[in-house]
Amino acid sequence: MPQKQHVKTPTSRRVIVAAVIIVDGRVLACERSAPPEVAGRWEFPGGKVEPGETDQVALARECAEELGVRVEVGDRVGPDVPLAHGRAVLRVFAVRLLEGDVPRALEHTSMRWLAKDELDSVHWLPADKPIVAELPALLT
Ligand SMILES: Nc1nc2c([nH]c(=O)n2[C@H]2C[C@H](O)[C@@H](COP(=O)(O)OP(=O)(O)OP(=O)(O)O)O2)c(=O)[nH]1
Repeated sequence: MPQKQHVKTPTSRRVIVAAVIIVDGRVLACERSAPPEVAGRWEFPGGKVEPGETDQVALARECAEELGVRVEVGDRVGPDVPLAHGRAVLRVFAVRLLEGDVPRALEHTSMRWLAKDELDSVHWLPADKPIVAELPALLT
């Protein structure tokens, strides 16, 4: 009788996609409203990639839900940043707003457009630090 094989289920890492949106040399930063542990911390708009979605489709959906805008998703910004003890990664993309669309804080407490010399003026989520470090080169 063949020996029973123990097949280890591959651990899938959840992907959180987020958007660097730059307009007139300023990047959009958003203040989280929930959950309580991270409320008041700042992030790039985005959220979880749902099953069957590409990163790009998920990010466009999140931008519509959170900001009420239509976008074109462009190049990656920074590295994949491990989250939740390696069970998830934060993956950030440069995103362009479609003509005429203006972001509104539909799910965040507030939003700010930060110039290069204002990047340290908000309390970023820890995982965002390596992404923020890439921004001075993009904010000219
Ligand atoms: N959107 C976003 N999430 C971030 C960033 N940095 C960071 O650590 N995170 C973390 C916070 C959360 O634990 C997780 C994103 O979860 P979320 O609650 O925004 O995702 P979601 O919109 O899909 O929410 P839900 O459906 O679970 O309510 O990633 C960032 O810059 N943007």
